[in-house]
Amino acid sequence: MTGGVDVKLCGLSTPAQVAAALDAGPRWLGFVVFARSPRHVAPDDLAALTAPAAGRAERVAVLVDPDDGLVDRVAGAVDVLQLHGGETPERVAAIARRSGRAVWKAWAVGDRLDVEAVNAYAGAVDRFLFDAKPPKDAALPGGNGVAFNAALLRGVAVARPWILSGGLDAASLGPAVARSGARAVDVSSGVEEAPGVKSASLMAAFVAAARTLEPANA
Ligand SMILES: O=C(O)c1ccccc1N[C@@H]1O[C@H](COP(=O)(O)O)[C@@H](O)[C@H]1O
Repeated sequence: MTGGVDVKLCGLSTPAQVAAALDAGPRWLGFVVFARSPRHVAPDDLAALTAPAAGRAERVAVLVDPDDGLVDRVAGAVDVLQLHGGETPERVAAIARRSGRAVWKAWAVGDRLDVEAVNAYAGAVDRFLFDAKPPKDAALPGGNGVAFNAALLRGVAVARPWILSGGLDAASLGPAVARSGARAVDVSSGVEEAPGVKSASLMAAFVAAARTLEPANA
């Protein structure tokens, strides 16, 4: 817990970025294992990269429609698998059983019905992550720095704890949390100098801003 609102700093890809992120003090660190991403971490490098976080932050691997081989290569290096592709509820459940890890399902929100639809996954996941729909020409399903109307989350009966994501930064965080009722947030682009280049000062400012927020009542 970072204070009022839990934080995941996502898209860390070098030891220096991990050290700076740990200094900022988030609850979760995220590592993207997706070759098209500028934040991509090769599966074979993941264990060494995540090792300094053990006991200091929970480690989350962000995967997009992973096959069983990739799940097997990644699971031992992290605490959580965040599934950010088009995985069905059945596939999510199979990944949870196979990996023995906590599993989160990322879900793109365009309207309130999208939010309610996520409950089809409730039996298979520990947590949801709500993100914006990617732009039509986007190369990535997430990490695009695009926000959505966070008020769509307010008051919807979501069957698992959830995280607000998409286009956040230290300035937009407070209003987005107030509109949505979020108790946890996730950021990548908003703490970068350029795609994949994390800023120690922006990460610290984001976590510090989250600490000042009161837990919201969704
Ligand atoms: O960050 C990426 O490159 C990425 C690639 C593939 C799937 C998901 C990805 N990122 C996730 O999207 C959120 C939101 O990012 P942003 O703050 O809008 O840039 C990010 O935290 C990751 O969970």
